[in-house]
This record gives sequence, C-alpha cells and structure tokens, in this order.
Amino acid sequence: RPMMGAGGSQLAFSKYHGIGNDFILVDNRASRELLLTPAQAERMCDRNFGIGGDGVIFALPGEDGADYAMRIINSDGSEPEMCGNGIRCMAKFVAALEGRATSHTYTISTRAGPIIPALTADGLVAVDMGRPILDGAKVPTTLPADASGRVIGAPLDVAGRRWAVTCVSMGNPHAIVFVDSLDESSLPLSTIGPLFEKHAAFPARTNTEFVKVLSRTHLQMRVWERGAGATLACGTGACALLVAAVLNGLAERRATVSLPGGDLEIEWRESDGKITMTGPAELAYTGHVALD
Ligand SMILES: N[C@@H](CCC[C@H](N)C(=O)O)C(=O)O
Repeated sequence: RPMMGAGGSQLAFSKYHGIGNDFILVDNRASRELLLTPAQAERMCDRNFGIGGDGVIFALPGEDGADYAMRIINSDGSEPEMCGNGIRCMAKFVAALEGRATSHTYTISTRAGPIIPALTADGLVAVDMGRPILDGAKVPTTLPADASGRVIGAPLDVAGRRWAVTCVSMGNPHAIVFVDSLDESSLPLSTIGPLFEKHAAFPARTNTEFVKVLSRTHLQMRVWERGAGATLACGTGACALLVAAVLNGLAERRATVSLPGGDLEIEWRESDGKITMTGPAELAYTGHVALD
C-alpha cells in the first residue's frame, strides 16, 4: 500500500507527540473541509508505508467564538470526538503557525465541545478538559448502572476473566479496570485490548485503561485505544481513569498518572467538576508528503 503518489500534490505537515502519543498535524485553517480523506489519513499513519502516527489532527478555522476547531482521524480511519494529548500538540502547532513564543490560552472547539489549552511559561500545556460524563447511557455502554445512572465496577467477562469496569466519557468513551499487575504476562494487551474495544457492551467501541494504583496520588496505566491500539499515552484516558479512581475511593482528586511514554498531572476539581490535564507536547519534525 504505497502512499507516496508520483507527481501528486504536496501537503506540508508537522509531526508532534505528547509523551509518545504521536500525531501528524495539518494546517487546515483555510477551509472547513478536511484536506485529507479518512483513507488518506489512515495511510499516512501507517508506520511502514506512511509517515507513522497514532492519528492525524487538523487545525481548522474556529467556530462559535473559538479560536480554532480541532478534528482528528484515528490511525484506523475512524473519527473520535476528542484527543487529550492531541489538543496539547494542536496548541503548540497553532502557536508555531502564529509565530507566538509567549504563554497563551486558546479556545478550541472539538466534537466533544470547547476545550481550553493554555501554553504555560515552563513549556507545558495545561488543558481545561471540561467535565466528565458519567451517565452510562451517554458513555455509551450497556453495562449495568447504579441508582444515579453511573457504571462503577460493573462485572464484564472478557478473555475468561471477570473484570470490574468503570465507564467514563471525556466526550470519547473509556472503560477503566483496576488491576494488581500491568506486566505483559498477566495483561497481554494486544490480545485483551481488542476484546474490550469491540465488546458488545460498548456500542461505540471503547478506549480501555488498565490501571495499577501505586498510591492515592500516583496511578500507573497501560492503554488500548479505540481505533489506534496500544499507544504510549492517552490524555483523555488519564483524565477518565482519575475520575474512575476517585469514584472507586482509590485516589485523591489530584494525582500523577504514569503512562508508558511519561507522566501527566491530572486534577478533577471539586469546586466546578472540571478536569485539568497538564503535560508536555513536542515537535518531532516537519515535512512534506506527496498525496496519492
Ligand atoms: N490518544 C488520545 C485519544 C484519541 C482518540 C481515541 N483513540 C478514541 O477513539 O476515542 C488522547 O490522548 O486522548
């Protein structure tokens, strides 16, 4: 499946990552139409025949008062509602396009609503991720909910094991399970992950976070992402798992989440119910690709 078209038009891109969750960023500010089809985006994400990435992110013109709009295509060509690591990368990308070196706060519209990333003086990006959605019907899942409609520690049989699953949406769906060990021997991710992702209990498929509680302020996770598989990090997943840990009485409302690619600081504020995610976003390289 070669993706480089001989003699075709060229597209400029920038490759960014947020603790190893890597994205191809495209300047789509001149149009509300995506410059690539989902099939082209999927081919670009191919790590052998393309540029390689967990997704393609498009920076579009803002709408409804937002500075910009973000859309993302997963590496399998599907379109999710939000991406936490991606929006940190997008903030750095549009700041570079604007030639902005100083701290700045953007409002970016997404399919999950407006999200507000702030570039901070120390080079990190602190993102107001809004409020988690806890209503099981809206996550969505068919797993049994409690009296308040929340799905907390619901039993689910996958791969011959019974798991206790907590469901949280950050605009995109997450299933969180707490485990004693994240070792590959007890958690073969590429076997178990797809069984969760495509389980009938999750009608929109699901991202799945496997979480080990190191302390009440330090959580470790491995993730199997919907539409992307095993990734080094998932920002919406880190937010969702902190919420799940609080709901299960396992963590404080502010904690460090250690992912395979690095750490994120997550806070779920009691005052307004909103979540802040803070972490890095780095430019890896820029380039041009010939479109097929
Ligand atoms: N890696 C992202 C999430 C990207 C979308 C996800 N694969 C989905 O389909 O919901 C993050 O950092 O949040």
